Amino acid sequence: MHHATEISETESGLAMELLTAAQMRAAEEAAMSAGKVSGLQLMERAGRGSVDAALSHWPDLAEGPHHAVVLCGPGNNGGDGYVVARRLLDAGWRVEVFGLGDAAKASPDARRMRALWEAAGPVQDLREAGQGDRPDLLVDALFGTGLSRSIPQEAVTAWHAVRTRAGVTGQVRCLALDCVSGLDCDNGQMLVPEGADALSADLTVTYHAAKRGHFLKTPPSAALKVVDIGLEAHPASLTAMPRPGYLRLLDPGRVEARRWLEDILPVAPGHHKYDRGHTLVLGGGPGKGGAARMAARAALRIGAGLVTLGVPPAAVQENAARLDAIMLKPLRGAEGLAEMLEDGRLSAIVLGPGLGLGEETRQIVRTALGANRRSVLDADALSSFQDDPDALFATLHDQAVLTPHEGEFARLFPDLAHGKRDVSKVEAAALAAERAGATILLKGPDTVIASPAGAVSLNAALYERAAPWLGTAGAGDVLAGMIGGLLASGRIAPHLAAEAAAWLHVEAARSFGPGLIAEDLPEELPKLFREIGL
Ligand SMILES: NC(=O)C1=CN([C@@H]2O[C@H](COP(=O)(O)OP(=O)(O)OC[C@H]3O[C@@H](n4cnc5c(N)ncnc54)[C@H](O)[C@@H]3O)[C@@H](O)[C@H]2O)[C@@H](O)CC1
Ligand SMILES: [K+]
Repeated sequence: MHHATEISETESGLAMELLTAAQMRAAEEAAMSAGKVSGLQLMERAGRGSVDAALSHWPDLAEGPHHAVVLCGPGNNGGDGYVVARRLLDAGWRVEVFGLGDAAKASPDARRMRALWEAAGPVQDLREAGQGDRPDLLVDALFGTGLSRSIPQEAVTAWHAVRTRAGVTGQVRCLALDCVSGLDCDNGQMLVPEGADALSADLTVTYHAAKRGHFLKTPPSAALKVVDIGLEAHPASLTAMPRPGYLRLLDPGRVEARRWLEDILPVAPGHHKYDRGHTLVLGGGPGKGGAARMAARAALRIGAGLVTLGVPPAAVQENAARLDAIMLKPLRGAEGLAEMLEDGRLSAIVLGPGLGLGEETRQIVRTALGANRRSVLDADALSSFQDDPDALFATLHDQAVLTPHEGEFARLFPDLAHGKRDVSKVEAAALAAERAGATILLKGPDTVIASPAGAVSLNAALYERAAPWLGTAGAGDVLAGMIGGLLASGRIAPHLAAEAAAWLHVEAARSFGPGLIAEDLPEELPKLFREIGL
């Protein structure tokens, strides 16, 4: 499947804010009540923009008139559908329109658009949608941001019936207006009747700004385009903390990425290696050092001035044979760590990869946090506290970054874990960061980064940034090391370090391509930095 996102011109190259349905409504209402635009105009722009976006996405459909089926729902999303139907008819297409719900109950705008369509063609009963020959384009204008519960079975049945219509032509391209019907635009869940197959799309065209649900979980659409409908945009700066209550998508173009990373990466002209900081990575016993070595390598590659790997004495020999630029120190448990941290130049610590589960790890974590160092807690450093998360929260502070995957997150925050209804991944991470008093980076293709002060960002390896090969053993250890490397300089807030590392992690994977193993990630960074122009 081809995956692509395209952001409208005004927003290209900038970080975007991902809106909730309520924020989108507020943006519309603000423009309308200021008298800048009417609902009808917005709907016309949405429909027109959808047709333009679809024809530029599928140039073969722009070459001449084709055949479309448009399924229109009872709300304003259906209103957009009637505009699309009219515009395609004007372009010479054969257009069939099927309607759902009571037309009399629709909003005045949607009724008006329906009437304009009806001047040219009929609105047929949705139950008849399976009849007729196969169209080139199926337009899903059933439900948009107003969805409040599972979509009706008749909508699901009609959509599948059109897709499976018989005909000579091959593929039916599916275009979703604003979102695939059934998508909860706030949390990415698909709301369909039990047992029903969810709808999907080859392309979604959304209006003004992407919505949170477009980037959470596995998107039901292969591609996403955002079209401008003339509402006031608030481009989000990447170098500042995101506005509270908003979700920032980390999706800078190359130019913006350079400006952003110039402020964040420790390698800057005139900086001594000690200015770049010294990261300490703690490793496990004999035979358990691979994860920590990868983290250490990543910390060094991303720009820490010095990196030391601290391992139990029994593991020194094995690690010595595997390290060059990374320094090695024997370290006896929490006491040994406390002694080592008397050296104030050790500015950041990475704890967890391969460290082992249990009391010794808990003591090490407490010692590191007690010494007030910038710390990254991953893997075993998190899971060691599963029986008593509060003991961890009591020692955490705002210079710490926790990097749980969904499983580790569920152990520390069982009430916020995945699957609890109505708590989106964004809300879960934000609430967890507040509770822990530390930055939380909740991993996945939709990685959410939340600071205890309420800033939340999303790094999505979705659509054209999809990199499924990043799901490989050790990739998480590398990410922890990258964050630890960025934290060492002490120049940036932990939240910003976590964001930059998460973004670079995905970019490194995309740059390397399929076949990637975790060791490749740090080694890809120099090439990536060069490409970005750093
Ligand atoms: N408000 C505006 O000015 C604009 C709205 N736009 C479109 O309007 C959409 C939002 O419109 P609406 O708020 O009318 O909502 P929708 O069109 O998404 O549909 C919601 C309608 O269906 C009902 N409904 C909700 N869930 C249902 C269910 N499971 N089964 C049956 N009925 C259900 C609601 O009561 C409401 O009437 C956006 O997604 C976008 O497509 C665009 O035209 C841009 C301008
Ligand atoms: K839709």
